[in-house]
Amino acid sequence: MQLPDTEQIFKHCVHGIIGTDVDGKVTHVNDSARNIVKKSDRLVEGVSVLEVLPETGKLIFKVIEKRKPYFGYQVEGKEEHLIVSINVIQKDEKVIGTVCSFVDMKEFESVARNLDFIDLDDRKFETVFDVSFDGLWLIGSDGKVILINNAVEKSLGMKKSEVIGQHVQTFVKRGFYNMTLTEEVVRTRKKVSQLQTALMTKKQILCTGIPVLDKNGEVAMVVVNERDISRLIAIQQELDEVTREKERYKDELALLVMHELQENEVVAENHKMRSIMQTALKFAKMDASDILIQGESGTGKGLAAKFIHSCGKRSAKPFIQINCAAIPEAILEAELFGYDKGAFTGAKESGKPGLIELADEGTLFLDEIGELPPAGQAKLLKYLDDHQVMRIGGTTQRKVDCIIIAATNQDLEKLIEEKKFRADLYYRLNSLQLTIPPLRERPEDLFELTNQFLGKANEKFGTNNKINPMIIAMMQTYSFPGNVRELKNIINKGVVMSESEFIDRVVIECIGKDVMEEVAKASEQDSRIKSLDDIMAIFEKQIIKNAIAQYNSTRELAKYLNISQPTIVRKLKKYGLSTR
Ligand SMILES: Nc1ncnc2c1ncn2[C@@H]1O[C@H](COP(=O)(O)OP(=O)(O)OP(=O)(O)O)[C@@H](O)[C@H]1O
Repeated sequence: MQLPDTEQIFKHCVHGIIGTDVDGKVTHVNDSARNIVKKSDRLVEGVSVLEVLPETGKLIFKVIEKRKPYFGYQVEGKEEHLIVSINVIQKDEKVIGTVCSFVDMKEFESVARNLDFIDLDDRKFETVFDVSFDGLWLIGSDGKVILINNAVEKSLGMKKSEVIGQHVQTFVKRGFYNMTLTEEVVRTRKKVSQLQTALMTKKQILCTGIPVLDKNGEVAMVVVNERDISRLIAIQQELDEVTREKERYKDELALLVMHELQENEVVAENHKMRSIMQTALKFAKMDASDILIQGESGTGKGLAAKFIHSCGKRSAKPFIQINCAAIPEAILEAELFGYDKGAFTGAKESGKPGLIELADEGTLFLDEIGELPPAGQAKLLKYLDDHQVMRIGGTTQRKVDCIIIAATNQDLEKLIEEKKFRADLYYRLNSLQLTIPPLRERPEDLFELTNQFLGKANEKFGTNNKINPMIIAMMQTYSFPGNVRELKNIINKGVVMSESEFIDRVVIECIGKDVMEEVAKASEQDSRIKSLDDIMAIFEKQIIKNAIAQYNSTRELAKYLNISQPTIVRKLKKYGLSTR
C-alpha cells in the first residue's frame, strides 16, 4: 500500500505552514500558506518572515526567546488577519528553527460563530429540533450543512452523518431540490420563502430560510424550514372539487324546488318562502317524519304538508288530513287510533281502524295539533316512539308506518305553560319544523298568487276577468289577517261579483278603503296628482302607516321595510308621520 510521505502531508495540509530558522528566515512554505497570505509572491525561502508577516514574525522571535509554544494567537496586522500557533524546533536542546501554522481569521470566525450559536452537544436542543414535523436544516453561511433533524433524514433517506458537512448544492445536484435559498438569505440577510419541487419525488416543498445574525449583524448561519405541502395541495384540490360539487347540487336542488313548486302549484317567489319550501323538499326526499309546521291561519301550512307528501316516495300512498279542532273531543281519540268491537256503546260491531292506521305507508297530517286532547297527545307520543297503535278497547298492537306532519297557528309554548300541551310531544315534533311567514311579509308572492288565483277562478267560472297591476301593488298596503286563504277568497269574490271585465272595484271594497281614500283626498287637495310618482308616494305613505301599527321604533321599521334608518326617518318627516 502506498502511503503519503512527509512532503505530501506538508503540501496538502489545509493550515498554512511556514518553517523558519533561528534568525526568522523562511525555510519552508506550503501551498495553503501562500493561499492565505496576501502578498504570497514575497513569501519565498530565504526571506525574513518580518518582511512579509511582520506581526507574526515578532511572535516567532518571542517563541524562540521563550522556547515555549504559542497556541491560537490572534494576529492583527496591516495585511495579517491570522490565528497563529508557533512552536520551536530543537535539536540537542538547541533551538534550530520554528514551525508556524496559521488559518485565516475569517475562516476561523465562521466556525467559531457556528459554535457560538449552537452547542451541538446540547441534548435539549437536539430533542426539540428532532421532534419537529417539518424538516429543519442549520446551514453555515458558507452553504455547508451544520445539522439536520430527523424529518430531513427521513425525507432524504440519508443519515445525518452523510449530510452534515456537505454543501447544500450537493442536494440540488442529486435532485432532492430544484434550487437552494441559502445564498439568497445570506445575500439579503432576510427571510426567504420558496416553493420547490423535488425533482426525484415530485413533492411540493415550501422552504423558508431565516438568517441568524451574529453580534456584528453578519449572517452566522441560515435556518431552513421545509414543509411538504403536496398533501396540503391535494387536500385543497379535493376541497375545491367538493365545493364545486356542492354548488352543482345547490343549483340542482334549486331547479328541483322550482320544478316541484310548479308541479304542485305552490307560489314561493319570496326568498324566505323559497328557502322554507326548499327545506320542505329536503324533508320529503329524506322521508323525514314528525314535522311541525307553524304559521298564522291561511298561510299555507296544509299546502306545505301536501307538498312534502307529494314530493316524497309515499306520494302514491294515502295522505290523511285531520283537523283536530273540527272533531269533537269525545271521538277524536277513536278517530285517530280506531276502536275494537264493543269498545264503547254505539261502537261498530266490526270495530274501526283509526286514521293513523289508514295512513299506513302514507302521511298523516294533524292540523291544529294544539287542539289534541291530553289522552290523544299521550297516545300520539307513544306512536311516535314505537310506531305501533292499539285501538281503543283493543289488546293487540299494530305496526303502522306513516309520516306524521302536524300544524298549528297557536303558540304551543304558551299552551305548555298553561298545561294544555305536553312539552315532550312539542319537543319531539319541534326538531323538524317549518314556519311559514304571513302573506304581508311576502310581497313578491302577492303578484304571483293573485294571478294564479285569478286564472283558476276564470277557469272555474268560465270568465276572462282581469286585475289592474296597480291594484295588486295597492294590496301590499293591506295586512291580510286571513293570509293566502283571504286573498284567494277576495279574488274568487271579484270574479263572481264583478260586473265589468276588471275585478278592481270588488277587490278594493274587500281590502278596505284606506288607500283609495288617501288617493281621493290627495287628488282633491292637489289637482296635479297625475304622475306615477304621486300615486307611489301615497302607497308608500300607507305602507309606512301600516308598518307603524306593528313596529314602534325607527330601527324596527327600517329593518321591516328593509331600508336604512336615516331613510325611514326622512320618509316619516316627509309624510308627517311618527312612531308610537
Ligand atoms: N304558497 C301558496 N301557493 C299557492 N296557494 C297557496 C299557497 N299558500 C296557500 N295557498 C292556498 O291558500 C289556501 C289556504 O292554505 P292552507 O289551507 O294550506 O293554509 P293553512 O295555513 O293550512 O290554514 P289553516 O291555518 O287555516 O289550517 C289554500 O287554498 C292553499 O291552496
